[in-house]
Amino acid sequence: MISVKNLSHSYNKDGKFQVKDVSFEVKKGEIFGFLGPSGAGKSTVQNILTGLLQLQNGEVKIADYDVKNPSKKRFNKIGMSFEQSNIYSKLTAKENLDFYGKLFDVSTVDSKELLQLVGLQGKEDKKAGEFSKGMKHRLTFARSMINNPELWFLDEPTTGLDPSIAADIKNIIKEKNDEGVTIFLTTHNMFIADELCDRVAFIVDGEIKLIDSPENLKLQYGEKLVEVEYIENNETKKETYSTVLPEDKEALEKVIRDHEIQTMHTKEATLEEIFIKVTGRGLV
Ligand SMILES: Nc1ncnc2c1ncn2[C@@H]1O[C@H](COP(=O)(O)OP(=O)(O)OP(=O)(O)O)[C@@H](O)[C@H]1O
Repeated sequence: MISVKNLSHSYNKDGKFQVKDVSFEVKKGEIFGFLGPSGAGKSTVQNILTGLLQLQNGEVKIADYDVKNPSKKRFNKIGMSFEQSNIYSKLTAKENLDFYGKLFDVSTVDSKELLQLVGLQGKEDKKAGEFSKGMKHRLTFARSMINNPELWFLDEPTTGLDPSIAADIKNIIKEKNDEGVTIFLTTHNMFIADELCDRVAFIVDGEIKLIDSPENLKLQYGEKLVEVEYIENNETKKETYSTVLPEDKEALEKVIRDHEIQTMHTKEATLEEIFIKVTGRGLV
């Protein structure tokens, strides 16, 4: 659904590249996470993919269209929900969606239905300019679904939303993906990425450092640890042991043999810990 080969970009065309020789593919029906800290180059790549920024070097194919030969029809297949997306302040929520819907050559989803889906029912006739940041975010998210996109670009889809709305948005993303929609998700939120993505790319300083599924990454990079709570001298003690290191395995066996065990859990490395391990960088 997306094919990117040797993509590079220099904003000032001064020999300094903000995106450096990036290559990756996104399969149909996949949720692909593009993860990296601020300034890593996520938006630059996303903007080239969606046609907001002109391609300088490399090959990019989106939903069977070559980005070098843009066709208006391509937009019928694509949905975009970006933080900086403009919505019209003087139009109501419904008018915003109806206006946007008219830009497509394909049949569109009823605006009221979309507003209900994102929890904006009852707000149809309120001016978007009077919306809170979270409400504007939901309106942009709803708008990005209006053409039933095959390929959906989502930029930080749950950032700044209260937890229950964020959970609703996550469910909508999962449902759309179950219906076959391919999703390119840009974020620096590892929990969202872990929960939603089939595969993730780690991007730092304009370079992709690694692409894999969260499961494989945890298997490959995650330390296998067991956390044990046990009673010693009438006190509860807590220790963490590696299940790989021989001395830890021995110590764990001894604790189990000699003490009353209260709790015992395996501990998995988080995607964030793996990101730091692989790239040597945090996500902020
Ligand atoms: N219009 C521009 N002109 C010059 N440099 C730019 C421009 N836009 C971005 N950059 C630089 O390109 C690099 C990558 O920026 P980009 O916005 O793609 O990062 P990002 O990973 O999306 O960050 P964030 O998570 O903060 O949005 C940064 O060093 C940034 O300063």
